[in-house]
Amino acid sequence: MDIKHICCIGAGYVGGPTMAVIAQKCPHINVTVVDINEKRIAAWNDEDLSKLPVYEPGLDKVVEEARGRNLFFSTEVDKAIDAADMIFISVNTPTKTYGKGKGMAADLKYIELCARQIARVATSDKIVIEKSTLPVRTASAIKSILDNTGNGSEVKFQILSNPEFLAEGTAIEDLLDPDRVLIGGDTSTAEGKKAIQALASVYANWVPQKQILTTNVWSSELSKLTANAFLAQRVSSINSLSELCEKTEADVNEVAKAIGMDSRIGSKFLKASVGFGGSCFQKDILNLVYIAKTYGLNEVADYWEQVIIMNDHQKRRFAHNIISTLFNTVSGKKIAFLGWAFKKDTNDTRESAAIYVADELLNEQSKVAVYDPKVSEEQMYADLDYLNTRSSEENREGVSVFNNPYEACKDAHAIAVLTEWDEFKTYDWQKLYDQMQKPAFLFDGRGILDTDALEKIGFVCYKIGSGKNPEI
Ligand SMILES: NC(=O)c1ccc[n+]([C@@H]2O[C@H](COP(=O)([O-])OP(=O)(O)OC[C@H]3O[C@@H](n4cnc5c(N)ncnc54)[C@H](O)[C@@H]3O)[C@@H](O)[C@H]2O)c1
Ligand SMILES: O=c1ccn([C@@H]2O[C@H](COP(=O)(O)OP(=O)(O)O[C@H]3O[C@H](CO)[C@@H](O)[C@H](O)[C@H]3O)[C@@H](O)[C@H]2O)c(=O)[nH]1
Repeated sequence: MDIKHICCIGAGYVGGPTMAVIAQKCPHINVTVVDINEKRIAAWNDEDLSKLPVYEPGLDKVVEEARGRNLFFSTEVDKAIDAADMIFISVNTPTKTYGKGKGMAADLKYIELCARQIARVATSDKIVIEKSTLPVRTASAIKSILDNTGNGSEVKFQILSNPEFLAEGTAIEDLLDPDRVLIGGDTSTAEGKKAIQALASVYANWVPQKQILTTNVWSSELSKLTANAFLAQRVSSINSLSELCEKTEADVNEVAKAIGMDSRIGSKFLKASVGFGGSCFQKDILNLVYIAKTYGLNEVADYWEQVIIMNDHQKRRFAHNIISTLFNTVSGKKIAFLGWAFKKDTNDTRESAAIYVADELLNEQSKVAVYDPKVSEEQMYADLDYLNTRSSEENREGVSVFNNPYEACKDAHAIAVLTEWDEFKTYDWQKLYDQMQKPAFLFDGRGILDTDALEKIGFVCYKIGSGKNPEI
C-alpha cells in the first residue's frame, strides 16, 4: 500500500517532533499535524523557530527543513482526516480527575472524540494508529466506534498500535535512531498484515528492518506501559537506596556504578534524584495499577504502586531535609530553585519534582525564588495553581521567578538544584556564595555539582544519597 498522506491528530510533545521526523525522512509523503489548540498550531507555524511550542534540541532544524515542503500544521482537523491514508492519534491521555478510576485510570475522552470524528468524516479507507499511550485493549473500543458510528459510507478501518518511546530532551535523537519501533496490529487477517506492512514501510525509510518489531495489538499496547513501569521502577529502586546510603555512609553513586557494571543489571536509569517527573511515568504506572485491579490482580497492582509511593516519598523527603537542615524553619526564608523542568533540555514541567518540593516549602511559609533556562513564569504559576493547595494570589506571593540565576540566588538562605541543566555546573559559585545569607546551604537534588569544591568555598552541602551530608 502506497502511503501519500498522513494526518496526525495532536500537535504536542509527541505529535509535533514525531511527525517532523517522518516528514523529514519521507519527502514523498505529505504530513499534516492538526490540533484544536489554535495557539499551539500558530506557534508551530511561527517564522521564528525559537517560538516552537516544544523545546527539543535539534527540532528547529528538522522543522525548518520540512515545514511548508511536506510538513504542515493546521487547525482544519476534518479536512486533514479525510485527505489521509493513515491517521495517527497522538492526543493526551491524562490520569482521570473525576468519576470511576479517578486518580488512576487513563482519561480516554480525547481518544474517543478522535475516533468519533474520524468515523464521521472519513470517506475513504483509513489506517488508524494509536500513537498515544493507552490501556491494553483500547484498540477494541476504537474499532467498535469506528465500525459503528460511521457516516454511512462503506469505509474500512484498520487499527494499529504504534507506541512512542521517545524521551523528552533527546526526542530527535530517539526518533532518528530508535532502539526499536513497535507496531501492533491484527496479525490474523490479510488486511491487518497489510496495514502493519504499510506503517513498517514508512519507518523503513530510515529505521533498519531488524529494529522494526511487529506484534499483536494487545502486546504492543501493554509493552508501552510495561517499558515505562520498568524504567520508573529502576529510578525508585535507586532512590530508595539513596536514603539508606545517607544513613550508612555509603555513596549512592558508587553503589549505582558497582551494580551497573553487572551486565545483567546495566548502568542506565540508576541516577538517584529528587524523584522522577514527566507526563508519563506516574500516569502510566497508575494506569497499569488500575488495569491490574480491574482484573482482580491485587498483588500485581500493589507491586507496581510501590514505585509511585517511593517516588512521592523521595520528593517529600527532599523538601523536609531542606526544612530540618535550615534549623526547622523556612518561614520567610528565601530558597532559590535552580531548575523547574522535570529534566534537562526540555521546557516540559508536567509532574516535575520541583512543583511538589515548592508546594511543601510554601506550606512552611518559605519564599521560593526560581530560575529555569526554558520554563516561563506563567507555566510555573499554572503548575502550582493546578495543585489547588492555596489561592493563585498566595502562590504568586510565595514564588518569584527570575531570568537570571544570580538574581534568583541573591540573599537566599539555600539553593536547591531541582533540574540537571548543564549550565548550573558552569556558574561562578564563589559569586553565588558571596551574595547569600550564611550559613549558605546547598541541596543538590540531581547530584550534578562538585560538592567537595563547593564546601571549600564555604557552602554547607546536601547531596542525595551521600553519606557525607550535614548532621540534621
Ligand atoms: N510526552 C512524551 O514524552 C511522550 C512520549 C511517549 C508517549 N507519550 C504519549 O503520547 C500522548 C500525547 O502526549 P503529549 O505529551 O504529546 O501530549 P500533549 O498534551 O503535549 O499534546 C496533545 C495534544 O492533543 C491535542 N488534542 C486533544 N484532543 C484533540 C482533538 N480531539 N483534536 C485535535 N487535537 C486534540 C491537544 O490540544 C494537545 O495539543 C500521550 O498519550 C502520552 O502518554 C508521550
Ligand atoms: O536515572 C534516572 C533517569 C531518569 N530520572 C528521572 O526520570 C524522569 C523521566 O526521565 P526520562 O525517562 O528520561 O524522560 P521522559 O521524557 O519522561 O521519557 C519516559 O517517558 C516517555 C513517555 O512515555 C517514554 O517514551 C520514554 O521512553 C521514557 O524514558 C525525569 O524526571 C528524570 O530526571 C532519574 O531521576 N534518574
